[in-house]
Amino acid sequence: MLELKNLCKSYGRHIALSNLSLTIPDGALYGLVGPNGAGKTTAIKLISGIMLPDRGEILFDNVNLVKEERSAKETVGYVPDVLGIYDDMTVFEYMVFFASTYGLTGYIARKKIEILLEQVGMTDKKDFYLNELSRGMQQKLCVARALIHDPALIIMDEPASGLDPRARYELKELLQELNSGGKTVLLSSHILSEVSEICTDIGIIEGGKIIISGSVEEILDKVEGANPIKIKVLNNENSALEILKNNKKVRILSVDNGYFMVYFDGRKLDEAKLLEDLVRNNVLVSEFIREPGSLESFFIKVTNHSNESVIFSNEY
Ligand SMILES: Nc1ncnc2c1ncn2[C@@H]1O[C@H](COP(=O)(O)OP(=O)(O)OP(=O)(O)O)[C@@H](O)[C@H]1O
Repeated sequence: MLELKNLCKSYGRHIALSNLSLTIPDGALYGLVGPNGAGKTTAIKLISGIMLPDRGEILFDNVNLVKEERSAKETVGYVPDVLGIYDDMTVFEYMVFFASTYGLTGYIARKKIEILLEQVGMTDKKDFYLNELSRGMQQKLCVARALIHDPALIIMDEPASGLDPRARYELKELLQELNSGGKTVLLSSHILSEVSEICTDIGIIEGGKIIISGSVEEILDKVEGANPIKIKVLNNENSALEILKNNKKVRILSVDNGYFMVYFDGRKLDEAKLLEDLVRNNVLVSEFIREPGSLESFFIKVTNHSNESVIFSNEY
């Protein structure tokens, strides 16, 4: 289990992380999602040991990675977003070089490298020079490089950025395969839909703090719940309004171009009951649509609208 406890990091007077706490269960494929400047890269650099926190702890299976540098190096496999300046090396030579930094040499290193290149689907590229690789191939090689010492935790910053749909699909397959092989994976992204496709768990970060963390289902449920239900009725508008007003799950209600816009705190079953209530009272409902969730709408909910009570349109 990876535990971040009250992590703080400032750049000069700018606070990038402020008491960030987070628990990532063993075997999770965890996506850290947030807008530009939220603190994702900073958190990832701290966990991978590239930078030290000003305060706070990073524990992996109760070992303090901030204090125990050697354990940190063994535990974490950091996948950089670029290969570095090694253009005159072949893929195989590049892997041999990184194997040697972990004390792996000779036959054992060569065997390990062959297995890893096979795992990331790059056996046929082993004699390619690095500058001959596509972005997707470079990304896979970075993953292979990070796996050289068989770490329990793999960390990647924005791994899908700049990849075409096919390369993204291959990356997803690779990460899910690593994850089902027992590795805990942490990746960052600013695109919620991208992360929700790949990950088992999500944490949303903003302003250097975790706003919410949980399984993909839990988070998407909450994100979706932040969007209004659009309801169009063909008759009995006044009855519809009374029913909506009296429903305890309705948080905000307004009318927009003939649609009732209903901000609703209930879950799917509550939505179904609301629809049933309208129909039972002879209201003809022609549309009843919950917009798909977006990270933006969720931010609005948690930052601006949490105390808002029901607002009724002037038209009624
Ligand atoms: N070296 C630095 N010096 C000063 N401020 C920095 C530095 N690196 C990051 N910051 C600031 O710290 C905050 C967090 O940055 P960070 O790069 O961790 O965010 P991020 O979520 O990864 O953003 P992005 O998605 O844009 O990469 C931002 O406000 C950023 O401007």
